[in-house]
Amino acid sequence: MMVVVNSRVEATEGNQQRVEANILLLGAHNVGKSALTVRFLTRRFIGEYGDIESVYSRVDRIDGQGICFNIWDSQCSQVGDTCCSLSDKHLQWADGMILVYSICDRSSFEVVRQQLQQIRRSRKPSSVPVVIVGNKRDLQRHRSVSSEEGRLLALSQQCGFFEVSAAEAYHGVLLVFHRLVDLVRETRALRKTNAGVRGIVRSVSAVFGKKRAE
Ligand SMILES: Nc1nc2c(ncn2[C@@H]2O[C@H](COP(=O)(O)OP(=O)(O)OP(=O)(O)O)[C@@H](O)[C@H]2O)c(=O)[nH]1
Repeated sequence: MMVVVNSRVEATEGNQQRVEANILLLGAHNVGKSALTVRFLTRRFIGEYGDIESVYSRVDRIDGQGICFNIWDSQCSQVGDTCCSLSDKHLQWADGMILVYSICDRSSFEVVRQQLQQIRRSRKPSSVPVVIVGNKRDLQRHRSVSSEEGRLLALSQQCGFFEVSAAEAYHGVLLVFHRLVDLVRETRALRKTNAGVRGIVRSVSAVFGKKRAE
């Protein structure tokens, strides 16, 4: 099912609000972005995936709340070791991002590093939650990126981190998406609090400003 969703509106479901979360998958070619997306959407691993860039939706219930995941499985426009550049469209759309590399492909890890820099340059450091995923964990004998390297990169950039195998298991993939939605919800709550505090500061300044002027 292909649905392009631009809205961030929180729809109501019965008398409860349903949260919309726009999740963008990024990373080099062939790292398993589509495999992770299809695993999450259907619980299945089908092996070969087409090259259609789409936004897919799935509704889950987490802690009693309906969450609509809108997932954009992006296509890297350049083949090779070069960084796949992010468009403004990607950045504006996303509430959270999953940066994927293959644990057997060091150049794909470098792409994640470069994409992180692009994200951090374009938006305030904490404004968009990111989870880094080392995929193809089943291919241990071909590993060229250690778990520690992945974890350290994530720690240094305040990102979540998981190593998974889209080919072998559903549960790890589910945890990735659920963790990212938790981070999206935390970020939104923080923004609301900050906006509230800014509003109070503005009101107080306005009152005192007036008094001083009288
Ligand atoms: N062994 C193994 N193979 C995987 C895994 N995930 C994906 N693959 C394989 O890796 C290849 C690429 O997977 P895709 O999901 O198409 O990768 P992609 O990142 O979407 O690739 P692009 O669309 O080119 O950007 C396919 O042959 C998949 O079957 C995994 O966890 N383990």
